Amino acid sequence: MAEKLHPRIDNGLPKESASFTGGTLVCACTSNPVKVKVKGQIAHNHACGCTKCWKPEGALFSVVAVAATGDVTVTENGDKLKVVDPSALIQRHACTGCGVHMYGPVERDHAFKGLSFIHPERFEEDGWSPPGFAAFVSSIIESGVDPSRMDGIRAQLRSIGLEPYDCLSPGLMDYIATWTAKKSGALPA
Ligand SMILES: N[C@@H](CCC(=O)N[C@@H](CSCO)C(=O)NCC(=O)O)C(=O)O
Ligand SMILES: [Zn+2]
Ligand SMILES: [Zn+2]
Repeated sequence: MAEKLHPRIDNGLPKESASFTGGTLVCACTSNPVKVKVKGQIAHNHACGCTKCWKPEGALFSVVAVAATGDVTVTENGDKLKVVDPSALIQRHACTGCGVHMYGPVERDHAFKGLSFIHPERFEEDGWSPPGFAAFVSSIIESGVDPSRMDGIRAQLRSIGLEPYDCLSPGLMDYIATWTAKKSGALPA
C-alpha cells in the first residue's frame, strides 16, 4: 500500500512555470483567512519530515521552501498569527484559527538569516518550483511512524524523484557548514 506522503506529491510533482512571479499564501480558515504575499519564485523547496513543520491532515511530510523575508508581506488578517515556538530558529507564524503555518522567518545569526520558510501548497496560484529532495526523513518516526515502514517510505520518495536525507540536502548542509567555518575563522571570510 502506498504511503500518504503529501497530497501535492503523491500523484506526481507540481510543475514549475517560468511565468510564476510570486503569489498569495492563504490559510485554511473559511472566514477571514490570513493572506501573505510572496514576491518572486521560491527556493530550496523540499518535503520535510520534521515534527515542527506544518503538515496537512494525514500527510507524513510537509512541503516547505524559502523566500527572502523582504519579499514576504502579511496582507490580510495578520492579527490571527501567533509564533508557535519563540525559542526556535524558524519563527513559525501559525494561524490561530486553522493552525496553518503562514511564514517562518529566521532572524537569529545563522546561515539562513533573512530567509522565511513558507508552505507553497498554500499559494492560490500554480507554477511554484516543486520540491527537489526530502529532508529530515527519519524524523517522521518522532511523530509515531513505525521504523519498519521507513524502507518503503524512502523507496516511495525516490520513485517520485525526491532523494531522502535525514537532515537537509548535502548542498544546504555544505552551505551551513561553510557559513559556520567562516564565522569561526576555520575558512577565510
Ligand atoms: N528531529 C527534529 C528535527 C527538527 C529540525 O531540525 N527541523 C529542521 C528542518 S525544518 C525545514 O527544513 C530545522 O531546521 N529546524 C529549525 C527550527 O525548527 O527552528 C524534529 O523532527 O523535531
Ligand atoms: Zn486560518
Ligand atoms: Zn521541517
